[in-house]
Amino acid sequence: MKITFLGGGNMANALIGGLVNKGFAAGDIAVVELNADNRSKLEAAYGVRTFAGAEAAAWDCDVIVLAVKPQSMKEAIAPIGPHLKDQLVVSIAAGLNLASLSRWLGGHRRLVRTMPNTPALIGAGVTGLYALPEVDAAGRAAAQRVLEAVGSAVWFADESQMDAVTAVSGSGPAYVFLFIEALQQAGKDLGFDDEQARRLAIETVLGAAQLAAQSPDPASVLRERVTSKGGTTAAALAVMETAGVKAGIIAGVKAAEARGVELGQQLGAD
Ligand SMILES: NC(=O)C1=CN([C@@H]2O[C@H](COP(=O)(O)OP(=O)(O)OC[C@H]3O[C@@H](n4cnc5c(N)ncnc54)[C@H](O)[C@@H]3O)[C@@H](O)[C@H]2O)C=CC1
Ligand SMILES: O=C(O)[C@@H]1CCC=N1
Repeated sequence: MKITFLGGGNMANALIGGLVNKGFAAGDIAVVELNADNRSKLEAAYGVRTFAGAEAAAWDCDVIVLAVKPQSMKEAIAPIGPHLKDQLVVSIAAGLNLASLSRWLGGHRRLVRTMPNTPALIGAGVTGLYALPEVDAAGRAAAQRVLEAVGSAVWFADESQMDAVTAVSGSGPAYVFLFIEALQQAGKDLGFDDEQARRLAIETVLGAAQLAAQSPDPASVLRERVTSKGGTTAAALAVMETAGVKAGIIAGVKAAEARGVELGQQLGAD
């Protein structure tokens, strides 16, 4: 399988690093990247071939991964159209729907829309995937192989669910980082130094996430087990409930989903 990435920024770096670490041949990976520094870094780090422009040779591949910003996509993919045969095109762009991509690619239908997240940078990502009905089992397996190089993969049957995936897991790391920031800040307010506050906050989140992943019990039961009647956790949770922490998180995720839908409409309007 030969893969060409359009765009060699953060997310492409994570995917390429993951593929090479898993034994995928660097010689079978090419990257079209405008920025010369990014090209040099990719060549030095992974030994992949790079192209400064979208010349014909770049598209001699089985899978094209679209990894430029959603706002740059229409312009960036314009040169691919004449070189498209039966390549599988896998987009990682937020908000951009496949109807727009297909239109911009001259009606191409071997398209997969995916939404990874930034823990992909350390191989701990989770990606949601949706394929058009025209993509066969081999095409789905190829897309899954690329995204599984940086974590786990979850398929969805309806493209409209991808905006919810973006809201939950695509943007999700930001919510967790915000929680870490707050826990750290509270630790400092209570007298810890930076390093003490950082270690206690991060290792608590890591440990709790691992416990939730390994336990057969739901998060609500694990929470109840920490919470002694009349104790310290109950005092904290009562204040957080009054402050609307849980409701705020749920409302925030729904706002992210709505923004995804809106972005898709705006991007597709061109
Ligand atoms: N940052 C995040 O949390 C997530 C981002 N994404 C998606 O991943 C995609 C890439 O995001 P990042 O890697 O964070 O962006 P980035 O800005 O690091 O990388 C984009 C790269 O594309 C290059 N580029 C721009 N126009 C080009 C063109 N016409 N031809 C070739 N190269 C071109 C830029 O030089 C840059 O290196 C975006 O569509 C984003 O929505 C998906 C999931 C999570
Ligand atoms: O904030 C954004 O729009 C992108 C999508 C998921 C993560 N970052």
